[in-house]
Amino acid sequence: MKTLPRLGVNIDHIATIRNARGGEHPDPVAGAYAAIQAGADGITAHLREDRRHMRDEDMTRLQMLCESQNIPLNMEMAATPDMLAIALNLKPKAICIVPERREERTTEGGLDVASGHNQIEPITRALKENGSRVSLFIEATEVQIRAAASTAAEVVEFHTGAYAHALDDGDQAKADAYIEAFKKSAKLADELGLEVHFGHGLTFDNVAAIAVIPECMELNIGHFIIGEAVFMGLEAAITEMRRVVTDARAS
Ligand SMILES: CC(=O)[C@@H](O)[C@H](O)COP(=O)(O)O
Ligand SMILES: NCC(=O)COP(=O)(O)O
Repeated sequence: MKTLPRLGVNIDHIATIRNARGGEHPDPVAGAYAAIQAGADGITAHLREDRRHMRDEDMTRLQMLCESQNIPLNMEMAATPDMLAIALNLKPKAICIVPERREERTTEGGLDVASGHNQIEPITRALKENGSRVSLFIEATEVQIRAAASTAAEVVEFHTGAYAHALDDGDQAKADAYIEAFKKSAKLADELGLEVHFGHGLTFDNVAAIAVIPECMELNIGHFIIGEAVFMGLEAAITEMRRVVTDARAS
């Protein structure tokens, strides 16, 4: 049996629903607990600078929950001094540094580690020295992978959003080209000693082609699972995602 990629469940959009009305319901930390019970290998949460979904106190409660359940919390954050201070205090097992623009609807591209090396490298080092495993959310290009390898990050997560969009648009040739780039990039990252993760925009229909990439060690999936939970429940959505990934890897 080939090793299965870990499934990190991103619970941000439980908080999006809560925040639509203010108040406390639905509680993303209760969602994280349900996801863990349903078999999530990790919980991912993005503390955005504008706090549009997760709040600071959610992150504190999530860290307590994940520690008590012996499950890694993967905190997504921008490379800013404020976020660095929060992350150093929180000490999550994993941290993924992502690009952020306030006006964007979601994380639209990868982090430009090549241009931002002088800003990003010391942040990766400080977080690593503080005990967190650092990942960089990048596009699958050689220049970004080599730049990531020259930081203290131990992991890269390839942004799969454009691949997902290509399939949504019915452009199979473009989607296939992304898959080829992911395969080549995963191999290079692995050769350079970086663990390889994938995430953004993944669904039951598009995840298999990613899950079969041998270097893929973790998938981080949120928006689709939380959306699908409205119809089938969170446990069933996670179970089905795991089934699709397991079947793809076994094929
Ligand atoms: C970085 C990333 O891909 C995730 O954080 C995810 O997309 C959920 O957050 P947003 O939808 O706010 O980008
Ligand atoms: N890093 C990607 C992630 O955590 C989940 O992205 P999405 O499935 O919410 O698009």
